[in-house]
Formats: sequence, structure tokens, C-alpha cells
Amino acid sequence: MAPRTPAKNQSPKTKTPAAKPLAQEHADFTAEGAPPPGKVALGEPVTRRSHQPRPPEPTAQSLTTNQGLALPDNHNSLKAGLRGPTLLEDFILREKITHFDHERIPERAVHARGAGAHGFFQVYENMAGLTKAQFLSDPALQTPVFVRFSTVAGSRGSADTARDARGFAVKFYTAEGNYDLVGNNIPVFFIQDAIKFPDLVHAVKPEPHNEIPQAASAHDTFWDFVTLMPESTHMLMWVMSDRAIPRSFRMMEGFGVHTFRMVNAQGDASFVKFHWKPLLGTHGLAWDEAQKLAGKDADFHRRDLWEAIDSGNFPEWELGVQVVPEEDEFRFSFDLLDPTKLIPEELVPVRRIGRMVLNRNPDNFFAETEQVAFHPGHLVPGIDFSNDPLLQGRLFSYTDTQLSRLGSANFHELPINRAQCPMHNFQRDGMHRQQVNTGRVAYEPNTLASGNEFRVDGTQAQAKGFSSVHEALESPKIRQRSPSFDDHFSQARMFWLSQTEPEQDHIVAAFQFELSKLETPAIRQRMVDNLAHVDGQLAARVAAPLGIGAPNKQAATLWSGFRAAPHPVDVQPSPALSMAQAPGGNIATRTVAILVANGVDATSVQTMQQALADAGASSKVVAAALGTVQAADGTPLPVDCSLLTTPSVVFDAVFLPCMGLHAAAMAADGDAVHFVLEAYKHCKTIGACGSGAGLLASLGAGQVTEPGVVLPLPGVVLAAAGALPAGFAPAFIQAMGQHRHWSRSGLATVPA
Ligand code: HEM
Repeated sequence: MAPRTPAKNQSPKTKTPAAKPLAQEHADFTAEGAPPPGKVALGEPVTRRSHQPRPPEPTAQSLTTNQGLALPDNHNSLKAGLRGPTLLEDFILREKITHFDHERIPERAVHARGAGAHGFFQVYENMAGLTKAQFLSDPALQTPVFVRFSTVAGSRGSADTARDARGFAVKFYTAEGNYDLVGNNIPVFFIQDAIKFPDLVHAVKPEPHNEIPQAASAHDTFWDFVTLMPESTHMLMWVMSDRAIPRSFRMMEGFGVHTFRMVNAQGDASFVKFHWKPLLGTHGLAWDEAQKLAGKDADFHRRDLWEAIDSGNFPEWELGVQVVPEEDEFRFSFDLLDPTKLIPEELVPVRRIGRMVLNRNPDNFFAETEQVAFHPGHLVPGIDFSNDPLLQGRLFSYTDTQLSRLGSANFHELPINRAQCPMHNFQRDGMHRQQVNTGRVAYEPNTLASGNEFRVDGTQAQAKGFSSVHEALESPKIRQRSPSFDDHFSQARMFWLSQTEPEQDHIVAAFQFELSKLETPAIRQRMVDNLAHVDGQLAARVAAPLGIGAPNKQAATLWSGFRAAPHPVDVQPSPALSMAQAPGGNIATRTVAILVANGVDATSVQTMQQALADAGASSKVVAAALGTVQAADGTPLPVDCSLLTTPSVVFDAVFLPCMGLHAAAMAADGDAVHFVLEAYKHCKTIGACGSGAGLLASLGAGQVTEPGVVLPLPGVVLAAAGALPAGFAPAFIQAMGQHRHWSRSGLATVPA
């Protein structure tokens, strides 16, 4: 696909200072030392605009020590004689190795594996009625953002496609300070109170005696814990759905999870739930595919994000809000403060208020993606928290953990974390302090400092600054859960009832997979007993292959920890919770494998390549070996990837053009056959023409019919003609637009 022009995403008006590469900023700061008085320390933005040339690579000639001493030789240590021992006095060797020895920092306690990107956010219209947040007031203003997507449980080097929730953390560099929206791709959470978070994380992380399994919830300790915490049932339904194995970070929804507040200039507050809606739709992988990708391309999501941005296909989300006026706080059958509940979109529609575009890859993974520090307590005036007890605990946890992860109290000075607006206070010193504060005044109130920001009475600062929502609190000090948090099953049932049949099948299969891995039958049993409170059929289907008794609803209520949770209230399905029912449907940025051999019909290949490019998708020519294949008319066709390194799981669809008699050779190539059958098994669109269609039929994946006719087998587009008939490419593209043909799972009898 032709790269989109960056100009499309240029700002009509950018109120942030001129863009500079991060590396240049470092250089400026190092050269200048302290910023000039009145200027924000280290406050320059990290907003190199998309598609600007990357900073030059350092050259070998410029090598010096960290003290600036030019290095004559970076290949040999200082030795006593040609074959003698290395000398301790070799300060050049020592400096280099010492620095290397300390290059790693601790990984995040959770969400260690992630990928990030820069971009901007732009509101559609002035939201002053709802919030006084300045970045939500001016449709002409583009606010720089940095986003980090992550898995939760796996370590930094784990695979991208593990079954897990995904972090969706956004840092807005606003003119009023940094605002962080630190969410997930699932709108609810496992637990209701932050005091259970260490237990949850200890349970899901690899088991402590043998550090197994990596990045997987399918083990005893996780299910032991969650089955004893019935409040986790709703999120378990989501984690067992295809939401937990996204096709791409670019095809995930994001959610703030908790109920937040927005406050306007008049002081009127509303409750708000945040949503990110991806323009590419919300799509998942097949579970078998996700597991294979973990080995074939552990960087699948990271690579997908990087390549999309690099090629100008900037991913885009709309920011949505569900607004509940304060007076409606108690209007719902659930508590707005309970993070295991969502507000169905059918009850309170999502209003789309702006868009976020990610248009620049980081220059340096460590400096940006690894060192970025998000925190749900990084707020701007006009946005505030609620009393959600999970959120309240998070407000403590993030800075606390970052103090140890990033090593000092000054991590806010790291370029990726710096506010891009004026920043003044009298916090001083500490390890690794970059800013050189000047003057003798490091206290407030004072009369000795220049400027009028720090007036003796402090009134000016207060008038401009953040103030918490006024809320009268007169309550006894208690350590108890509110009974309004007791209903653990109604929304789990709503989620189940809202799924299409194939989606329900996937949820059942995921539960079966995870529970089959458990060594302790009692835990398997406890989970299906628990599921019986969600739906009897779901529980029975999950239980079938587990070698345990039938689900027993009564038993679930006997074990300790099961508070007298009420039965599910009468719930209506919420179609918005189904990915299959969500709008989506174009094939922009999808990838198609064109599987070829010698004798291929070159015109078919070129026609498909063009049609796919016109539809915004990309294609790769895949063959047994790199180099070229010789088309039927003698044209050498360049091969992009070989079967040796490129599995079907990295593609969204497969096209088999006519290959004449050479189709028989392909039918004898185990790798090629596996490639096709695997794509078929993963319910991808498969198109085949002429002898390619014959090959497909011989593998049991379809039969030849009239040109351009889509067979009853969903997502299989076949044509008997050797050359591509006119209607073929549109039919193929239309089938691809449905993402996957899940209803085919039952028909897939072929092994892959
Ligand atoms: C709704 C519930 C939660 C959501 C949506 C959430 C989301 C996230 C996200 C997206 C990250 C990754 C940030 C990044 O990319 O750097 C993260 C990290 C983290 N979260 Fe949460 N989290 C939740 C609950 C909690 C709770 C209850 C705690 C603790 C009480 C917690 C502690 C942490 C910690 C310690 C990190 C690592 C932060 C770092 O090292 O920078 N989270 N969380």
C-alpha cells in the first residue's frame, strides 16, 4: 500500500513548542547544563513529528569515554605484553564494562512486556460543559501523547500473543501538566479492592518454586485464587474470550475501567467512564494461532505496531465517554465504584469526543518505552478520580514502584516523563538530579524569590491550580466491603449472553484449555461450580472434558470466601460487548500471503497485488525459496518470503493463484500444504484460482465451482479459470473484511 502522506496528520494549529528529537534534547541539556531562569527544566517536548528523518547514527570516529576523552582503540584492552594479562589500570576497559554491567533496570512488577508509540490527541468540540480540562476545550489543538501497550503477567522478554489482558496507557503532554489515562483493553478488573492486588499478581505470575509457567494463567495458583474470589468471574469471562488474544494492538478497544469524574469551570461534576474505540475495529486471533505465533514470532504485536507506523498507516482511536450526572449515581443495579462492573453502552451511550493518532515510533526503546512512568494520579484540572477502592490503591502504587524501578525520586526529569509546560516547585536534590536549581530560596512562602508565582499568601497558585472535587465525607472508619459490591454474576452472565455462537464456543474452549492444565481437580471443580452461577449450559460445557463431576451450584456457596452473592439479576444482552457484532469490516493494513511456485499465472498475482493495495492491504509473495519463481509466461516474479521462515499465522488471508502443472509439486511440499491448511483451520479467508483451487480442493478445503462464486464454505473464494475472473478480487476482499470465518471451525476437519 502506498504510504499515507504525513501531511494528512499535520496539525492545523500546534500549541506545543517546536519539535526536537529526543537525542538532540539530551545533547542540548548536557551542553547547556541548567536551563535559563524562568524556563522549564528539561521541559522541551519529545515530539519529533512523524516521518521526520531519524537522528544520525553516531560514527566510529567520534568515540570517546564518558568523560569525553577520544578513544584510539575500541578493540583491545591494555595488557602487559602481547600475550600478557590485562592491567587493572585500564580505565577505558573498566568504564565500558562497568557501564555495561549496570545497563539493565528492574522490569515492571506487572505489564513488563510492552511497546510504545508517539502521536497526538485532538478533541472534536469544546467540552467545557463537561470539563474545564484545557486539552479538551479547543478542537484546533493537538496534544502530544505517548502510548504504551502491554501484556500484564509475562516478563519483559515474553511473547506478545499470550492470553492476557492488555495494558493501554496514554500520557497526554498537556499545557496544564501531564495527564495519564492508564487503562486496559478490558473494561472491568479481577478484584474490587487494591489490597488484593499483590495476591492476584502472585497467583498469576509463574509459580514461585519453579518459575513456571511464563506469561500464562493456565496453572493452579491462578485458578486457585480466582475461584476463591468470585468477584473475578466477570473479568474471567473477558479473559477467556478473544479479547485476550488481540489480532493487533491497533485493533483493541481501551478502557479507563474505573469511574472517574469530570468537573467544569462552574464546579459541576459528572461521573465518567473512558473508552478508546479503534478505527480498524476490534479483532482477535484464533487460540491455536496465538500459541503458534508465540514461537514463530514472539514480537508479533510489537512488530505490527512498528511496521504500521513506519509505513504511514497510523493507527487511530476515538476517545469516548459515558457520562453519568452526579444525581444519577445510584440509578444502576450495580455500584459505579465497583471496578468489576461496566455500564452497558445501551444504558449510557458512548459519546465520541476526540481522536488519537499514533504517528511516530520511538527513537530508543529503553529511553522512551521502558522508562515511561504512567500513574492514574497524574491529573489535570477538570478530571478527578472517584472513590473506587481499587483506583484508590493504584494512586499509591505507581509512584512507589517507579521509585524502585527507575532508581530515584527524579524520574520525572527523564525526557519521556517530563511535563511539557512550565514546572516550578521547591523539591530539590536527590539521586540523579538533572536540574541545576539556582538561587537560595527552596521554600514557600517566601519574599526573597523573584517572580510572582510564589506569593506570600499563595492565592494566585491556588486560583489556577488543581482542586479536588468537593465531597462531604462523614463516615466511620471501617475495613469492610460495601454490600453494593456483592453481585458477582449478573454482568458475567450479561457478557456471556451478549456473545455470538462462535464467540461462546471460544470462551468454552478457553476455559477447557486453562482448566485442563490444572493439576488439582478440586480447583477445576470449584470453577465450574462457580460458572453454574453464570449459566448452567456454560458450566456443563466447560466441565465436560475435565474429568470432574457435574457443576454443582450449591457447592459453590459452601466454600469460604463466597459471600452471600445474590443470583444474577435478570440481565439483557449488550450487543456492544460482542466483537463479532461490532462494526469493522475494511481490510486496511491487513496482510495477504500469495503462495506461488514456478509456472504461476503472473497476471493473477499482479491483479491481486493491485486490488489489495487499492483496498489498503498489503501482500507478500511466498514461495519455497527466496529469489524468484518463473511465471508461466517466463516473467521472473520476485519472492518476498520463503516458507522456511514465514508461517501462515503472520498473515490474515492466503491467495493461491493458478500454477499450472506445478500445483502438483506444491501438493507434495509438506510446508506449503501445512501453510494452507493452517490458514484454513484458523478460519482465514482463502482464495484460489485454477490449479490453485484444485490444490485446495484436493486438501479437503473446498471444491471448484464457477468463476467468482463463493462456495457455501464461508470465507473460501474459488474460481475454476486459470486466469483471475473479474469478480474474484472483490469477492476475496469482501470475505477478508469479515476478519475471520469462525463458523467454519466446525467444518474444519483437516489437520494443521
Ligand atoms: C483497573 C485496574 C488496573 C489497570 C487498568 C491497570 C493498568 C496498568 C497498566 C496499563 C500498566 C502499564 C503501564 C505501562 O505501560 O508502563 C500498569 C502497571 C502497573 N500497575 Fe496497574 N492496573 C490496574 C490495577 C492495578 C492495581 C490495583 C495496582 C496496585 C495496587 C497496580 C499496580 C501496577 C504496577 C505496580 C504497575 C507497574 C508500573 C511501572 O512499573 O511503571 N495496578 N497497570
